[in-house]
Amino acid sequence: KLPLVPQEGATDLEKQLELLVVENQRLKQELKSCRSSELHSLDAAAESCSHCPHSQVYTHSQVYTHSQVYTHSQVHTHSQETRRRQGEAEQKLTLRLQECEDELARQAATPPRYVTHTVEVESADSQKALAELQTKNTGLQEQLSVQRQLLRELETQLHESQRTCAQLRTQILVYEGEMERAQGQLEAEMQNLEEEKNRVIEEAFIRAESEMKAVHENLAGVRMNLLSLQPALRTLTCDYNCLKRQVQDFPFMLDKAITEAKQEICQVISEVSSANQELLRKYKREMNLRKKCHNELVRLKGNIRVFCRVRPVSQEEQDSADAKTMLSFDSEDDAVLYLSNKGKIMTFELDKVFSPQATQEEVFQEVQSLVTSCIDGFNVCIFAYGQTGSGKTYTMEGVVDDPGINQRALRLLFSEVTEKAPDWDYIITVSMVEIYNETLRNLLGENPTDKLDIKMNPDGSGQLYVPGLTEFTVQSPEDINKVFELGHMNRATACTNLNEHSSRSHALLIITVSGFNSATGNRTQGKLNLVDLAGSERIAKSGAEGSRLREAQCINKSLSALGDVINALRCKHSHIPFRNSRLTYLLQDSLSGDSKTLMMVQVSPLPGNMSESVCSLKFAQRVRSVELSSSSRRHENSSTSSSPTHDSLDSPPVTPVPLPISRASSAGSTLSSASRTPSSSRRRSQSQLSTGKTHLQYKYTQVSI
Ligand SMILES: Nc1ncnc2c1ncn2[C@@H]1O[C@H](COP(=O)(O)OP(=O)(O)OP(=O)(O)O)[C@@H](O)[C@H]1O
Repeated sequence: KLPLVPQEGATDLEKQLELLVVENQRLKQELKSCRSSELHSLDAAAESCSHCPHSQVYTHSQVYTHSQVYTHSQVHTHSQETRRRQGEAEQKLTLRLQECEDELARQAATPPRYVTHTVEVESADSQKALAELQTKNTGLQEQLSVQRQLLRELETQLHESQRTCAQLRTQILVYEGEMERAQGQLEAEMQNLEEEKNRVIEEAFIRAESEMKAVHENLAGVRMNLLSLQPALRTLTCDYNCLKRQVQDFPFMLDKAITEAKQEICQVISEVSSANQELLRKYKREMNLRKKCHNELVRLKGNIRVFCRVRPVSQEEQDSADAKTMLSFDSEDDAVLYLSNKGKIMTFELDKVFSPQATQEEVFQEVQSLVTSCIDGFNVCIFAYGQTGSGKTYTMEGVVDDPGINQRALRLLFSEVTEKAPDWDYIITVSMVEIYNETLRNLLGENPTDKLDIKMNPDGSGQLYVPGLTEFTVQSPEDINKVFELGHMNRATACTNLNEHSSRSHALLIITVSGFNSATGNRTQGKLNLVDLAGSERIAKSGAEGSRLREAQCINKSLSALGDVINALRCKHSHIPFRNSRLTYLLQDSLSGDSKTLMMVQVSPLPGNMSESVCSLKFAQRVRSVELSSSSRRHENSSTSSSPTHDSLDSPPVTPVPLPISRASSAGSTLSSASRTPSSSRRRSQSQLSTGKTHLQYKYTQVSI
């Protein structure tokens, strides 16, 4: 390591330190001399005191040491004084000494400020640095040679550029010569153009002069014409004056014409009005006639009609082993259905049988006369009856692309009431309820789980009403969709499994049509009840328990009650047991009086469902047979000679093959079996019928537990 190099200021500090050391030594010296002089004076005082008889002889050290017990007054005083001063001086010096020492210690504690340069020779780092530097040096030499090479190339390029520059200069000279030549040509061209321009201007001037001359000549001709037109102008002025006079007279003439026209119009209006009155009278007469005809038609068809619809075999079912159909149809008679059960062929005759191919539209065509009779103030009930999965909901509600009776009925009602406007004002209201376990629920209400009650109207009319039942007034098909959506949503929220729940509950769509005729003041009110009944299968027989058993009991009770009511109505019993179930009690006003009922019996074609299909069809046939024996078909019935027994229904027909049927050709498709000539098949079927009571009792067995 190299010797230290003092920093700037370090010398001053050393000097100060030296001064302090000197001062310290001086002070120590002073203290020492002070002490010795004091001791000396004390020794002198002791010497003088030794002559005193009362004094003792003290050495100066003794005096110094035992000065406190010094008895002589002078020595004592002097000694005390000297001690005091000595003490003060000592104190001062001690303080100063202390300060010096502190300063020395502080200076010693302050680290010296030096810069250290370390030079290491032939260490590994130095070797490495040397190698790096050599490498760098080599690189720089290479760079230098490259730069030299570059320089040579640049020099070559410079020579090249100088040569090119010389060539370009030569070319510039050539171009300048060419430019001068072109300039000369341009000037010559300009000269030519100038001459051409002057020539053209001259020609144009000559042409303009000749045209001007022609115009002047024309002007002279026009002037001549003007002179000849003046007499015509005079004639026109004369005509104008004449017209002006006529215009002045026009208001008077117009008033006169208007008065005459008014008189004529009034006369025509009075004629039209009387014709209108006549037409209105005729219209009313026709409407009454139409209503009568319609009612007659419905009456002829029977107040209770029974249709059957066979659902198609679904895609999944087609793949199964149980896919073959046990039902067949009569190609001649659309009211007959054959069922092959355990090797026997059973024949069922109803008002109409729809095959699996029947469309929703075709089904609706058959029920639409019932729907429209509700506009005329009739109460109508359409029930879909059958086992679970037989197609009740499909027939009543349908699917989105192909709606069922519910939507089609509402749409038809809309179009009919629109046609009757403006004479008739109609209000269509809709309610939706569900009957589950004999409990009535309001499907359009805010709280669908609330139970509703059926009560007698307090106005004394004897009518029933349901307090709290929501009624929506619908004015367009869109409203219908909203109502259905709400009803469906509420039905779904009130249960855990909608499919199962819908099978076990009755769903009712109640449509009320109220009409007012502003011309006649007539009022009508009809009600259309569209009912999707709960599944009719005999669950209880399969050993259902708990809630399923209660459901089955409730379904059984309400379907039995419905059968009882229909039976009592057709037999014109004095007591109709409406109160036996919520369903019949709610529909009381729509099942009694002039009301019309359609039972759509749904059946499945599969062998697995055959026993349920047989039960449903037997029920359907008995309902219809009651109708035939007690209503408009009495005459038809009276012509049947036999009084069939219950057993005859289960026995196969004598001839399983459909017999030829003669049909009333003019009856049209809407006229049902009542208007047809009884066919042999009908006679055969009717011969199997018995009175409704017995059969409905049989039907109770069918659904009872
Ligand atoms: N005529 C038909 N054409 C096409 N599909 C049908 C027809 N009838 C029924 N279906 C179909 O058969 C199935 C069962 O029908 P649906 O639900 O209407 O029976 P359901 O008797 O109402 O049953 P549930 O008593 O359980 O309500 C559905 O998938 C339905 O789409």
